Amino acid sequence: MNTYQYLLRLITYRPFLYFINALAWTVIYLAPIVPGLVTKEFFDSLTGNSKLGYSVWGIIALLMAATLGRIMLIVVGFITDVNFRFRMGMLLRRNLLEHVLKQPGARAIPVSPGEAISHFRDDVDQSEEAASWSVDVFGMTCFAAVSCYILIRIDAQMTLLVFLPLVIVISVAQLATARLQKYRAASRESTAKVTGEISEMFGNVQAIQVAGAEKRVIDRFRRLGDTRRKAMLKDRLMTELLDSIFSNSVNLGTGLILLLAGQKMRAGTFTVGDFALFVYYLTFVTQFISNVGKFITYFKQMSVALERLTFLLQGASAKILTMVKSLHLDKKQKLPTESGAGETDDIAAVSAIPQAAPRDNSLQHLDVQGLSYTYPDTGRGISGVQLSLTRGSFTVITGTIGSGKTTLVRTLLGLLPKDEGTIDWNGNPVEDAGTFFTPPRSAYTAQVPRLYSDTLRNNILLGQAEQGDSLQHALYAAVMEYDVAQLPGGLDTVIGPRGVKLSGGQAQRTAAARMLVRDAELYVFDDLSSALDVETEQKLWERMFERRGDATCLVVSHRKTALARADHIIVMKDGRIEAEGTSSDLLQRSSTFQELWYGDDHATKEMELNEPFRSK
Ligand SMILES: Nc1ncnc2c1ncn2[C@@H]1O[C@H](COP(=O)(O)OP(=O)(O)OP(=O)(O)O)[C@@H](O)[C@H]1O
Repeated sequence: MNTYQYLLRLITYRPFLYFINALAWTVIYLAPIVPGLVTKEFFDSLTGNSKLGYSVWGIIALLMAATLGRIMLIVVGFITDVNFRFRMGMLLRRNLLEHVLKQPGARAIPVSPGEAISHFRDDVDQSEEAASWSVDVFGMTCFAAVSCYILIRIDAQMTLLVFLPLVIVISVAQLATARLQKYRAASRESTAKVTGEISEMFGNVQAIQVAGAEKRVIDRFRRLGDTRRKAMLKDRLMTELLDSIFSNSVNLGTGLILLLAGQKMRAGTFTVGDFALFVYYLTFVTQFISNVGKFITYFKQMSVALERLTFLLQGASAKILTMVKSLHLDKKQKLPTESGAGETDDIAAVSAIPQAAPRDNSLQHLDVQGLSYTYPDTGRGISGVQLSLTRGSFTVITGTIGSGKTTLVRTLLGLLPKDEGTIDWNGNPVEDAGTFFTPPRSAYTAQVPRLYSDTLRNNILLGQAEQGDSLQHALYAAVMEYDVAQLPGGLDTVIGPRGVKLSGGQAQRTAAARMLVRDAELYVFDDLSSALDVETEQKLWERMFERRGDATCLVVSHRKTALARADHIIVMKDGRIEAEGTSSDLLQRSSTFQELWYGDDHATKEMELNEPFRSK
């Protein structure tokens, strides 16, 4: 989609609103024709050249009525413009957000969150600006045509001599906007980098302090700030320079009129009223030329915005941006929640996303064949992974650091888009893993739990309706009951970035409770216990085993507590399955597994090899 098509699609999103807006602004831009003619009449009546014969007071009343009429029109124009702009902006943001939310979770945005926010804010604003200005350009062109016709009829030579040099000066200045465009893109880019840096800095305060990297981080921030300052300065300087050329061109034109009108007035071919009309229209005609230039600039900036927004779509068609979808602006139309009641908070809104997961198709066996995914930027990932899970089994994926464990579970769950391979649920192929593997089919706890600034209860439920003791059971299974009792407000304590900070282990168990409160056929844990002490981890697995019934578990772990309970273990190395079997099998034949199991503890190796394996 090119910029013209983009602009057209935005305009035709609400054609009626656009038409009303264009009509309102065309009338607003045409309106000065009237006071111009009235002003001419006023001066002509003072010098006795008036052809209409209105009294001075009559003319003043006309002038005021015309001004009042224009003010009222401008109010209407702003209402239609704001309405049109906001609807366009909301459509773009809505479509972008929907696309981002539908992307495989682990690759939702190709930039940092700060940069993505700047795309959502600035690039959408830029697109709105250009579409909104197209209305002004049309209105102003109508004004220029009518006013030029009137002026040419009064004095064609004068019209040409005054306006032609002005058109040339302003058009040349306008050509310089190509440079402005370059400076604007650079300043946008540098602002996005600074915003991104701030968000990363705030998100990593602890890591920065622990590494003693404050000075380096500030130095880097200063360098980015410096680059932004230079880019912004160039942008500002160029903008002001062009603005001053445009605004001074009115004075230049008035001077030209004064020079030429003197002689003509002496000869009696040009009245004072004609002079007043020329000066009056001059401002508007000059504005027209510079505003056409402004529109061209906005249009060019719109193409940069389109490019940046398309980048955020990661290869999807840019048409997605302008697809006509409901905005849900009607206040009465509340989003349905699971409980059926209309809710307004964000988390409730999340639960309103349809959960396409009927209960009837309970998991009997899950089969994965030739699953592959390669990260485009590193060329690493997983390749040709094959695995089978049967109902009620407990499978552990283990392997060295960076061997592809997380990538495997994410690709299986559709959080990363598989390159190759098939996934069958009870023998039926899973087409879209991302939407298929959701509760109640499957629930997942990521390696790094994400908590929101909200109550512990809402963090666990995430909009799901509380049913009976489900929350208490999930808390108990996740070994959270002691922690909840310690929190000042219990389950209603606000946690997350703007609340009480939880320890790594507490955050992991909160994430586990979030998963367990959703009854699922398949539970997937990615290194759930990495921040837990052995005793808590032991309890967690015991309670999990008590609770899960015949639910199937797929667990990424290298901890003995989990490995010892596994029915089946998959050992990953360099993105492939290196070995698989039970722990006793693997201890005999897989050197990678032996290393993982024993670590450096060679003393215990002999002892454990000779001891029968502890039963579950
Ligand atoms: N977002 C990413 N972009 C590019 N490469 C990545 C990304 N995430 C992981 N990788 C690479 O893919 C490989 C597998 O990573 P993965 O996180 O799946 O390993 P892992 O076995 O889960 O590691 P760990 O035990 O540290 O959690 C690694 O070599 C890693 O460098």
